[in-house]
Amino acid sequence: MSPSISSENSPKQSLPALKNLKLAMFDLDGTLVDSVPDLAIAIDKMLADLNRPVVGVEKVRDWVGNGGVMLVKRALADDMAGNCTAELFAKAHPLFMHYYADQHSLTCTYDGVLDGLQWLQNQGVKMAVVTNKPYQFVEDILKTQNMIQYFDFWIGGDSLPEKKPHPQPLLHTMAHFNVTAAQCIMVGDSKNDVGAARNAKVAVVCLPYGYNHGEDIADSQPDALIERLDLISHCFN
Ligand SMILES: O=C(O)COP(=O)(O)O
Ligand SMILES: [Mg+2]
Repeated sequence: MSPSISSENSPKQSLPALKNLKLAMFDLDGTLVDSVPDLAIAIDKMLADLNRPVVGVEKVRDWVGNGGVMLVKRALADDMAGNCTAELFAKAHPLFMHYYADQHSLTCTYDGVLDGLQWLQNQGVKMAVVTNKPYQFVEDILKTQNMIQYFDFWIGGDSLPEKKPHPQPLLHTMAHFNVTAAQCIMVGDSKNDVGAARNAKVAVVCLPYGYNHGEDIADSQPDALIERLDLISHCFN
């Protein structure tokens, strides 16, 4: 079970001083890359195969964030709760995974991302991707978006028993790099990132342009909010 997310009530915490920052953990979908057009195509192909109504990109945008399994369930139910029969899910999920595996061509990197990653690398900060996206898709996207050279490590939503907002993926990544929470930041676009960071006691920086289930990420009170990743240096003045 996921721990409760109390981001709204949690006190903000200071970001580490730049000299103490060892690791930046990045969300992928909605933070580094705009992947929803491709996810929506794969979801709609899956639905069409099952003779169910297609849902389109705007609904998928609101449903992304809790991993591929939840996205498929939400699409089948056509709502955020995602209640569907195990039998229908068992037919649908392999179809989604099959179609999405070949559907990364519309995915693009948000403005400012590569410059922000380069700036952090220049500061000697290690970087990792901590996404709820299925692990098998992560490497290809990092490669095709020309950002794989910035990352020493990545983890998917199905890599561990728990996914964000549970702290486990962050704690696992921090253990890999042998760093403490005070030496890290999480950078994300959704309340799942804020929740995971709070639960791991890591400071969190958010970008407002991604996917947050249709809600304003400012409502989750991240420790810093920047319009584009190339403004990340402003968080450390
Ligand atoms: O695939 C998802 O559900 C979201 O992935 P993210 O954690 O990179 O936003
Ligand atoms: Mg995201």
